[in-house]
Amino acid sequence: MIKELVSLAKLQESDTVLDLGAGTGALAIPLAEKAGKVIAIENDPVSVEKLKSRAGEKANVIVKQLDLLQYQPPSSPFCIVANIPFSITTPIFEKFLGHSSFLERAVLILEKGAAKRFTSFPVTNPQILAWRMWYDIRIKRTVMPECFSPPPSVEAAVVTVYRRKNPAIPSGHRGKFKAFVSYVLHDPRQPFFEAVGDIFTSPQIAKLAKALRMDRAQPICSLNVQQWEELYLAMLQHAAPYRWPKARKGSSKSYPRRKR
Ligand SMILES: C[S@@+](CC[C@H](N)C(=O)[O-])C[C@H]1O[C@@H](n2cnc3c(N)ncnc32)[C@H](O)[C@@H]1O
Repeated sequence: MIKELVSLAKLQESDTVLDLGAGTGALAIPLAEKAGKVIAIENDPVSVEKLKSRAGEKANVIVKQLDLLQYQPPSSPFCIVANIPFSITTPIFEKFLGHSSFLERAVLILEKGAAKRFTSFPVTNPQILAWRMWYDIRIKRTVMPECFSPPPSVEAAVVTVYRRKNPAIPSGHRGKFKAFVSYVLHDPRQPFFEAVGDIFTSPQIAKLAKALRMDRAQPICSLNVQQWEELYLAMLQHAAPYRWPKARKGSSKSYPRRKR
């Protein structure tokens, strides 16, 4: 499986690769054979000692003993190949995919349930939708618990993440886009015309439904990535700015909706 992960990452000598939760180096060491630089992050001091001694003279392995959620990612393009700690899967995705980052691609082992939630359609979760606007996330295959030692209690999956080549929305708009989808997707089964009713006028909604090749009564969550791009860009171009949903601090807070 380690060979498979390394090969899926298609690493070259010019690549910097992060191993998040590197343990004693089961992945970090083989990664160092392919990539120019491996940054192995692990917070357990006992594992870090073993990892450092395995890395030995390998000058291209940099071991960092810290909480990976506190790590400041590189400010130039990088990859991730990792068997991540399942308990912090969502915070890891938010840290590396949710903000404007230099992540180019990733090959990850995830808990299978999370892998399914992150890749399924329709997308009803604004946070996952925001990741998928800039990254193509796919399940490669399921990994049975027996493949690990010790075996985890749940099935896992190999997942690939590729930065989308030409996203229509500039990366700097992530915050504004997240505010927009959090507002519009607050009830994912709501008909399109109602979900966007506070942002666009009725004639604009009729035009938009035609441009997006959809029925105005279709649930808002049935939009695909391209339709979300078109809808967001239409808001910037045609909707009055006072109608744009505003970014709020603390993503758990619900977005107040206008009275109808
Ligand atoms: C699933 S194991 C993977 C170990 C190794 N990469 C492998 O494939 O054998 C996850 C590792 O993440 C480490 N870990 C858990 N939470 C962490 C955190 N917040 N920051 C850094 N490492 C963490 C654990 O100590 C453990 O070594």
